[in-house]
Amino acid sequence: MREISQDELAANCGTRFASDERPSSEKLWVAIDGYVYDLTKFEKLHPGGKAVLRMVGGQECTKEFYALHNKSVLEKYHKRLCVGKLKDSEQNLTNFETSSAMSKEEEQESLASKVPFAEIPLLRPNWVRQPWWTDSHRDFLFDLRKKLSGIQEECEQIEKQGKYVPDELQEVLGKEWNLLSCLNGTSVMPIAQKLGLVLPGGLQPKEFDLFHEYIAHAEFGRRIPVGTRNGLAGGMAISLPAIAHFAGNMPEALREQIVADVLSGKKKSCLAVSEPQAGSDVANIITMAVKSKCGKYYIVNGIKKWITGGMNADYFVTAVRTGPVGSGMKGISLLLVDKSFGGVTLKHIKTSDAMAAATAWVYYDDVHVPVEYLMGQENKGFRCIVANFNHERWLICAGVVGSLRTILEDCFLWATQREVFGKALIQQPVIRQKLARMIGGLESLEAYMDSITYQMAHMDSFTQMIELGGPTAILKFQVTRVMTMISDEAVQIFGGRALTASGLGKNIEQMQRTFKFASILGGSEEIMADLGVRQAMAMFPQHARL
Ligand code: HEM
Repeated sequence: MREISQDELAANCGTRFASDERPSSEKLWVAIDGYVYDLTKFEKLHPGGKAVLRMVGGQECTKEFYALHNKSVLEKYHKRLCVGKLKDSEQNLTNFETSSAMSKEEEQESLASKVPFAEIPLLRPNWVRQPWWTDSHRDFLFDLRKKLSGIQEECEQIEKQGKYVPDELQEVLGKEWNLLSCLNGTSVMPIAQKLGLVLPGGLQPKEFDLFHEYIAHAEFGRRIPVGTRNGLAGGMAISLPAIAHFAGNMPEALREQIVADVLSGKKKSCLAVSEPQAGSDVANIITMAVKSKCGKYYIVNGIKKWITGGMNADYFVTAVRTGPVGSGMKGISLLLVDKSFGGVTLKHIKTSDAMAAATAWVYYDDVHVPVEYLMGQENKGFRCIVANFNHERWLICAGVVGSLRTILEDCFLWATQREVFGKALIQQPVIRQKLARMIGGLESLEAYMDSITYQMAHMDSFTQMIELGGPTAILKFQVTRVMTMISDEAVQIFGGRALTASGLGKNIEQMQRTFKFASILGGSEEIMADLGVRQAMAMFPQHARL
């Protein structure tokens, strides 16, 4: 790359405040981060206008640039606009090399954030590795991060433009990357192994553990906006593990085909439990399933509401009442409803995240479901729902914890580069207090996540149901409480930019607009707190005294 002297830079200062009819020989160059950019043609296209660029023509303007843009802007335009390196610059050169020219270690290094607390302990250079992490988790994480950064912009556009997730993107995540397998977790891995899939980082499905799954949800939460995330994987990740695990009444080949079709992104599945009058109160659902006279079908009638991914789904894991009215949790069964059975109608629900989440009303009118599509045993579906809920709540937490790392990273960067009243924001004690609350909250969530994940990974499923329902509910309660605090603090740090859907504050804007989803979906915050304490009460030693 050509070296450009300070004098040559200064000579290409454009004509400040001149009219559009400047002679074409005049160049408008600026230096940012040690590189020189030719903005002569770009000034007409610059979203911030020409005047600001002309004011810094011929000058080093790194500080001015980062007060108004984030580094992804430079990453995007570097190749197009860069004309050389500034000689004797004091700036550290950002590495804009393409990943194909780097070694594996260099590439991983370039993908890891250096901002304090922006990464999990596994990626902190001088931290001792905790015993559950291995190199395979690291390779998995970086490969996934690289893949997701390749579709991040597309996902942001989908979210902004109010579209459903296109089938092609679903198939990229499924067929090309096998990421849908990772988001569905350990229960689909035996089928993924049979299909010969290889997971990100070259991982074999049989080597995949819950900590890989944790990384998958956290990285997804870090990169992909929440509505698109829910549309791509939200409905599926909470329904497909249940299909893989509980749909044992149907022929094995059929169950495996259904799972394989969803893993490849060809078909989609969702979980249909909540109803207009019974949101978190699952024991009181009223969608009815009655056996047909011939005994071959359940005939389903009822309505489901807030079904994530429902608009695009082919399969609906549906909670139904098979016991008498008023039978509570003892009269509930789970059915796998294939839309092609007929009688299923969908209507879109406009939510405050995005159209991309494809949230639906689902109407069942005399849907004939073959009896082999019963998941688990008749009237014992509540157990399956509870077991599935623990996984659902845990994965919601993993996604939130990942997204909070991005928020903390943005806040730290912004507080350091933003100058007001003559000094950087971070020089103000009040801002450092906010960062301390955010860091403390997030680090303790990470430790809680690790603890529950470790137990889930090593306990048998029956013990998990007894032991972990309460702690997982409290985890979700705590995650969404900390999220509420972090969203609030981040908005105060970013000011007006936190209310602006594009530019430097776009991640904060998205968080403050959508953070309530995690507090409601999968069981509301109050229900989580209550469940956690009630479960602890159930285990309370009878004669314990203070
Ligand atoms: C390589 C050089 C530059 C490129 C590629 C560039 C690109 C952009 C882009 C894409 C935006 C839209 C907002 C965003 O996505 O963040 C923007 C906004 C803006 N830019 Fe630049 N820019 C450059 C240099 C500069 C410089 C040197 C200044 C002034 C010192 C400047 C001032 C602004 C302003 C005032 C806005 C509007 C900010 C807002 O909406 O809050 N830009 N620029």
